[in-house]
Amino acid sequence: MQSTLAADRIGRRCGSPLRWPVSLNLHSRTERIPRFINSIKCEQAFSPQACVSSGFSGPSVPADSWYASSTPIPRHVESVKIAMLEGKGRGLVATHDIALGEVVMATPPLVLVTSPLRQRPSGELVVDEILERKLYGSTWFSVLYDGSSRSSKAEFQLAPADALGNGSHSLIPEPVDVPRRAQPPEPVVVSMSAAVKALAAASATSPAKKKGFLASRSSTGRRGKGSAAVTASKGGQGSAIPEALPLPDRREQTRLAKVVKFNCFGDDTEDLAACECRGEQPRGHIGLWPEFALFNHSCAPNTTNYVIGDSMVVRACRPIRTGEEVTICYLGRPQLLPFSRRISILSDEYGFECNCTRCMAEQAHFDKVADVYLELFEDVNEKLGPAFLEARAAGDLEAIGELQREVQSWLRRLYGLFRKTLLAPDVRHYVIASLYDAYDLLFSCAAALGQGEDSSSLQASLKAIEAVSAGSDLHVLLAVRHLDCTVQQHGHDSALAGLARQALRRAHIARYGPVSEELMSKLIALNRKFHVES
Ligand SMILES: C[S@@+](CC[C@H](N)C(=O)[O-])C[C@H]1O[C@@H](n2cnc3c(N)ncnc32)[C@H](O)[C@@H]1O
Repeated sequence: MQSTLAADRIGRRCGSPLRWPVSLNLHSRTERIPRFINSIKCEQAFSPQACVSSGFSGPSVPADSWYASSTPIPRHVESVKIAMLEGKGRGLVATHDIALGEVVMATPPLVLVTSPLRQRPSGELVVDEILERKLYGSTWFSVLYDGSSRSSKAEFQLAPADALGNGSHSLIPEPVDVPRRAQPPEPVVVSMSAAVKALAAASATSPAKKKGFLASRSSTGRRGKGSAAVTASKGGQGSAIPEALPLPDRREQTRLAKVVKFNCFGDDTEDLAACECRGEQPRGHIGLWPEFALFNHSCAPNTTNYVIGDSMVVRACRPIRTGEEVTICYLGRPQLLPFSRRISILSDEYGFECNCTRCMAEQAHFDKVADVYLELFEDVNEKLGPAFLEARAAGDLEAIGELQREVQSWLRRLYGLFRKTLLAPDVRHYVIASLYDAYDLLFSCAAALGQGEDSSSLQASLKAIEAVSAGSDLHVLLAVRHLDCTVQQHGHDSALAGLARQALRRAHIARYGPVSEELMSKLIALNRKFHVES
């Protein structure tokens, strides 16, 4: 899942360092990230009031309180229900019309491993915690996807929030004949430094023949000295360890590893502005949020997601109709690669052929832009990008100027093709998003040369990112830079600055929900501080 699922892809979504300047990150992804759309309609997106009142029939989910000091995040799953979807197994569809920025899901983790900022813990630590805490006793492990088509056919429903109270999650299997405990253990949170110490201590004393995720465990399945410091979740719940539950056999262990591979989500950071508002230290993390794991993927999803507190929060990044599938993106930073690369990653890591709206559109129109599309991508990645790094390290401004002109010339050719082939605006946005590396390189060249922002490239990339990844951290920071650049070039009261302000509000509503004016200003200022000024 968004930077979820396949252990290695986990967390690539948002904070993965870019090859050149690091001027930008992609939304995390989180990564995981599902979606296919067009730009969000201004009128719908613009008014927080409209967001709140349009079609939200579920319990009212307040926006501001979630960004107040360490407020617990209430579980919310009523906006979606499980459906069987052709070629995808189970998925989640909207139970009512959902407005931009509205919470689609907020769900606590079954297990969460945290780490210092900019580090993403390994998926193995999740497996280890599941074994240590005997979380494999949870019903979730009998219904989550494990790579087999059989596992994606288990039918169940999400239990309504009011049936469980805050901080819990559960499911109602149908039929109710699952031979495991119906209630999962409480979520656990463990800090990576403690978990890594425990792994190191245990592997130093473990018999060499033990392999795989049991390698760090003693023969009783319990860790010895140096055991990870599992803490109660922020909701204040401890974690019960059912002592009677036997360790899983080898076949069950293999299945458990697969469930973690396909269903975990990780990232190297939480949302910096949200953490600041909540008075929390941002962390790297990896975890299993079982209800969140039911979202399918799209390369242009209709939601964005990230961790607040310990909960996974999913918000609509464009309006979603009743019955429409709700998606996230599994890819992280690779979401901004050409369709052929995305398709191959998803096939290798998740075992499915992506046929989302964006992949279909890029493929259908590929012949119109093929001359430039892949050539530009390869040139940027194999030649121009590395040359930029070398020139910057050598302080060779002349070489950087040459590279800048070369990228600009490529982009002129691309726009020429757009005009000649009358490519529809949504397809242009998809193509530009898939060539984001070229824009990033252009921004880096300008920064290295001490030039101001290139407003037309900034605007083109902002629109493209809004089309494929609205509400991502990249969307938010491009919107901040675009407004600042527009104000500088056209003045604070210009019409263009007004439009840039609307775009900035849309980005923040998609990410944080329909918050008050006061909180919106605070979040914008924090995002400017964390992502632009620094
Ligand atoms: C985390 S699970 C998502 C929920 C899953 N469909 C289920 O039934 O539990 C990830 C798996 O769902 C399937 N999947 C997700 N997105 C898909 C898509 N866009 N097309 C086809 N299969 C998809 C793939 O098998 C993938 O490995």
